[in-house]
Amino acid sequence: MLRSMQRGMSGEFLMSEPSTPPAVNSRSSSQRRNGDDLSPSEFSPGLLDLHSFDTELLPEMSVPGLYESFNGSKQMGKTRLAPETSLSKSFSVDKEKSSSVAKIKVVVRKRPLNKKEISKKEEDIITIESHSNSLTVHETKLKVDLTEYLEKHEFVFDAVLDEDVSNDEVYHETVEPIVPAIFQRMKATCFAYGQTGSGKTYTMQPLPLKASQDILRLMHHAYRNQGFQLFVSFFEIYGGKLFDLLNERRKLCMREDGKQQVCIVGLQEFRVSDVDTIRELIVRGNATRSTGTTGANEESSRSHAILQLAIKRIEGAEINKSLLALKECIRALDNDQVHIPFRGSKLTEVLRDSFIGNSRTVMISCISPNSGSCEHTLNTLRYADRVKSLSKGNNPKKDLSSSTLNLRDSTAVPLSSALPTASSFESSNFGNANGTSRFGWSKQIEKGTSSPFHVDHVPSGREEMHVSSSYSNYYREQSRGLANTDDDDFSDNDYEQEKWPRRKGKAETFSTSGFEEKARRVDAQTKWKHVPETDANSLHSDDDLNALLKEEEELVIAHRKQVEDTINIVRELTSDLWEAAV
Ligand SMILES: Nc1ncnc2c1ncn2[C@@H]1O[C@H](COP(=O)(O)OP(=O)(O)OP(=O)(O)O)[C@@H](O)[C@H]1O
Repeated sequence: MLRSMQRGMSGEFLMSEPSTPPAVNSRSSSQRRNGDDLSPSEFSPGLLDLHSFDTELLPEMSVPGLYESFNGSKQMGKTRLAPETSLSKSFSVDKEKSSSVAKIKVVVRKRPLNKKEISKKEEDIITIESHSNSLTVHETKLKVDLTEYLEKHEFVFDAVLDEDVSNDEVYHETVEPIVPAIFQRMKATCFAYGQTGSGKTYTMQPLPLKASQDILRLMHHAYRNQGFQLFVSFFEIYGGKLFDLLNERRKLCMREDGKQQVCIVGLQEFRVSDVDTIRELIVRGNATRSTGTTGANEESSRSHAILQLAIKRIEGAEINKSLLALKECIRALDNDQVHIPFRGSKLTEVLRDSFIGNSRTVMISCISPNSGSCEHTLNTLRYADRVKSLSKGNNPKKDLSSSTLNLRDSTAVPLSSALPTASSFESSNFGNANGTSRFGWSKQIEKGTSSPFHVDHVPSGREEMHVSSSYSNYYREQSRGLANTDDDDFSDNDYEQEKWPRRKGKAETFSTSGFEEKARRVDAQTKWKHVPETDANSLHSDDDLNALLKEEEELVIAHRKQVEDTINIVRELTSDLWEAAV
């Protein structure tokens, strides 16, 4: 809804300050997309949205099925004085814990009678039993003979907070448990709902700062050295238009991309690393908010302000970009091109002097020997192999076929059909004795043997065999969902495009090159089997290599989109619940 998640690996909190929003029950998805009425379904991944809606505009409505869905919630029955999740627990939170937090948790907060109400001798009609998660509304009714009687309405929620509950306790009960979720690339949403003057602002205002504190603490401790950065943006929806509260109320445009991701064009984001800065930004943004007055609340907020806290994996993205840029530079240098794209990344800019002139460069790829590092090792070796095959010394054309074929050799062929026969092993020239092709693939393909098998061109027959069997094991593990796909290594980032198809679970999961991926997109393993040899041979030109590199970059982008899509599906499910609720 609020922002495109082109940022891929990021998690976000959206903090929305209270407003007097349009009627909830009249919303349609198209209206929401137009911007002034927002639902959790439209949030991008990793997001906490603290909204509020006035119920004055709502008719009485029942929400069949909604309450039942909470009965199974793990939060159910929990009292406010014993919050299940504390930040200390959150520090050790992992993906499972994040996902174990209830999908939707409903908390009710009662405010005390205000002076005006007391002076009018209004009665407090809400009773909450201490340590319970239920409340009773005592409604005064009139009999036909005009005598008064009380009708009791009892409600049970995930938590019920009485008037003496502090804002800190509200935070512990509501937002704190979902803070860690954004580090798992999830979105977290919290919104307040109630009539004007019921305490939405009072409840919501402290939450962003408290959440920021916890996010920063998690970033600096549990998730330190993982490249997370926190960004703040703050905008307001007023009269159906968007305004940047941190950029002189500059008008913003909301756009929807082809994937129904809503982007806010021009919204300023501030990278922050301490709570004081965030506080200043919130104060600054609040000062520029639109406010008004209602009968019930003299300081009523008349707009819908959204504070967004986004965490991103900056380093990973940067490293990924750097490695691609480095490869481009090496290729350009080796081809004696006039233009060397040093400006592609900071890394290549810094290394510029080492590359230009009469220079020699050595790249050392370090690998771990342990089986647990197998995937990382393979990724590192693949990267090294790409760089090596791009650097062909004085005779670029000579070895190009091998590099081209190397790209092909870790192909996406169904395992069953890809397994080479004994004869194909023999004929594949693994030992590379005759030097026709450094790694023998040329011969294998020329012979028309089925298969590119899953070997990552490690120049030794024994190692090739070993690696290929590792690959087979990996494949089996992957099929069983056992393979570790966490990315905590830059080489991984560089090869996310390779992991992406693997997650699809088929043999194509072994695809490593853009060339192969293209075949995959055209689909069909059968087609892949027929990837013509001429294609491989035609890659001998620089243009083709350029195209290959370009495709790799596109794959990185495509992978990110894929991750986002998955998250969006989860979000859509949440949306269904939300739609059911309203
Ligand atoms: N739990 C509470 N304890 C003490 N005072 C409260 C509490 N909740 C609200 N108030 C007070 O009630 C008044 C109205 O609250 P608030 O402005 O938060 O309402 P609102 O729902 O945001 O209203 P609007 O929709 O009109 O903006 C404020 O003066 C606030 O300080």
